[in-house]
Amino acid sequence: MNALEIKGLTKSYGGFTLEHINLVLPCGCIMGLIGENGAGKSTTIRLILDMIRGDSGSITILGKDNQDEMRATKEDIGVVLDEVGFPECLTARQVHNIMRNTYQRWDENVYIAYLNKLDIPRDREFKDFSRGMKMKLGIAVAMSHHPKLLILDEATNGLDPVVRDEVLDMFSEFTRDETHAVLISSHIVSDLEKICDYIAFLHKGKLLLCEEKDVLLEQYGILHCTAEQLRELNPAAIRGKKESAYGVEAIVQRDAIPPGMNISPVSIEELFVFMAKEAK
Ligand SMILES: Nc1ncnc2c1ncn2[C@@H]1O[C@H](COP(=O)(O)OP(=O)(O)OP(=O)(O)O)[C@@H](O)[C@H]1O
Repeated sequence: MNALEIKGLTKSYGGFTLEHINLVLPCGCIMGLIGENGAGKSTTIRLILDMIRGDSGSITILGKDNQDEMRATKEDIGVVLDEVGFPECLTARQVHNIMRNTYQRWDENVYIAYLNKLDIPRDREFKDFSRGMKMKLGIAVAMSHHPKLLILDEATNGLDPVVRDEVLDMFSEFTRDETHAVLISSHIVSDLEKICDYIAFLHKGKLLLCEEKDVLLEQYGILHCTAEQLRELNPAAIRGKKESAYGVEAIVQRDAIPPGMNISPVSIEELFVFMAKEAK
């Protein structure tokens, strides 16, 4: 079963269009959504959550249309948006009292375990939380009602490296259950490279690619050559390039490059930066 299916999704604002997005996130997997500022990541997430309406296309969450059946689907989704907002005067303990009346499957024991694991104070008011503490509370709440799909928009923002590592492990652990899945957007591409099975690149409202991470890392490499050598290659094999006084670095499709040329492995971050620059 697919956790998420997006078909032909389009949404226009004044000067921006999210254009005909198609993607599929299978259960048991984590998909990382990467894109520069203003690429359309949050817009995509808001459309998935039916917080805004698209101009055309369809979104299916765990087999259900996101507009017709969102009420029922909400129980199955854990959400953390870039700004975690709880009433200022509430403590983590009081948040529990609200959430147990909000979610049918709210699990106090799971919530307390996350409060302990993430070192979240129980009796301090939300207004006195640091940004990182707010994110941690948001994550604990999102994961404590036995969701099947986690949707995380910049949810690791503001977390220190140690906590981030711990939280990423929690997301990986979550998808060990083959009925679970995670969609996560982040500017910390190395985090996504660490945990994601699929990578989706958004650039200026267009989906440049959506592919299994391992396939991308296997398929592409960085070619080190001269400008003349690059000109002799099939242009379709070149996904981006950077020239310097020392020569050219180009992201290439490995299988379209003659043997013997100098190709080194590429990271997901390099792949995105090169491709985004090429697609200007
Ligand atoms: N309510 C709105 N009205 C008009 N334009 C909007 C609205 N919401 C978003 N946009 C525009 O849509 C574009 C995409 O914004 P979005 O927030 O989806 O980007 P993003 O990829 O999440 O960026 P960032 O990484 O900076 O958070 C931007 O140009 C933004 O100005």
